Amino acid sequence: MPMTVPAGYDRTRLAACARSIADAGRALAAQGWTPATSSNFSERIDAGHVAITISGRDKGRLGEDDVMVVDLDGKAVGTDARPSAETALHTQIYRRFAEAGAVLHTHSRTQTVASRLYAAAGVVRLQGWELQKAITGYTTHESVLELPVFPNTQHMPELTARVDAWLDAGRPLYAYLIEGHGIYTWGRDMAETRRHLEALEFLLACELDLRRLSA
Ligand SMILES: CSCCC(=O)C(=O)COP(=O)(O)O
Ligand SMILES: [Zn+2]
Repeated sequence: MPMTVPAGYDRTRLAACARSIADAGRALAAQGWTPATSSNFSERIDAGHVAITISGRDKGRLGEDDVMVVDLDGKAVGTDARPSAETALHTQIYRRFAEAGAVLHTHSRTQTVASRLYAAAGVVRLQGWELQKAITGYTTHESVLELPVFPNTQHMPELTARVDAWLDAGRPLYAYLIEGHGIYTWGRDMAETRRHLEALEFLLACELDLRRLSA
């Protein structure tokens, strides 16, 4: 079924967003990163609106009718459907990063285990890995890529306040983990965001292997 197109919106543009979200969902689910309806995805439509997954849908089998429009306050536009329970985290990223064009959130085992292991430290410090260069802005393996780990909560304003505090302290942010939960990352478009997610998954797996092997 096609998605609800709010009045004044370009159906072709919305359909393209829904397709790239569904394609990402299929690929990420095939990797086992979106178990049991977890995860959520979005893509910017224009300066004030994003296409985002409807809450509770199977993210590996998304169609056009599993995606809806919200404004940057997370308010549904032109539909009664309920956007992702974590919409506030997406809209915060679009508000804080003008260049962000897509956001992906997944729950892989690697991301989830790493988020528990590094929760006490509050950060994963990635350094010395060539694949750090897959993150836009990183040109060498030598610089430190900090991935904060925020405590999990069902109360989105608490989480967004922690993200705001990190950014307001002037610390670079490319992605973050939520303890016992998963990862959020973004990029200028869906292709870049998928590359960031894949690189971060690989880097976290390397860190876990290193800890396991040097224990
Ligand atoms: C079943 S996973 C719990 C909720 C969650 O963390 C998630 O990523 C999916 O929530 P949504 O409302 O976007 O389906
Ligand atoms: Zn989640």
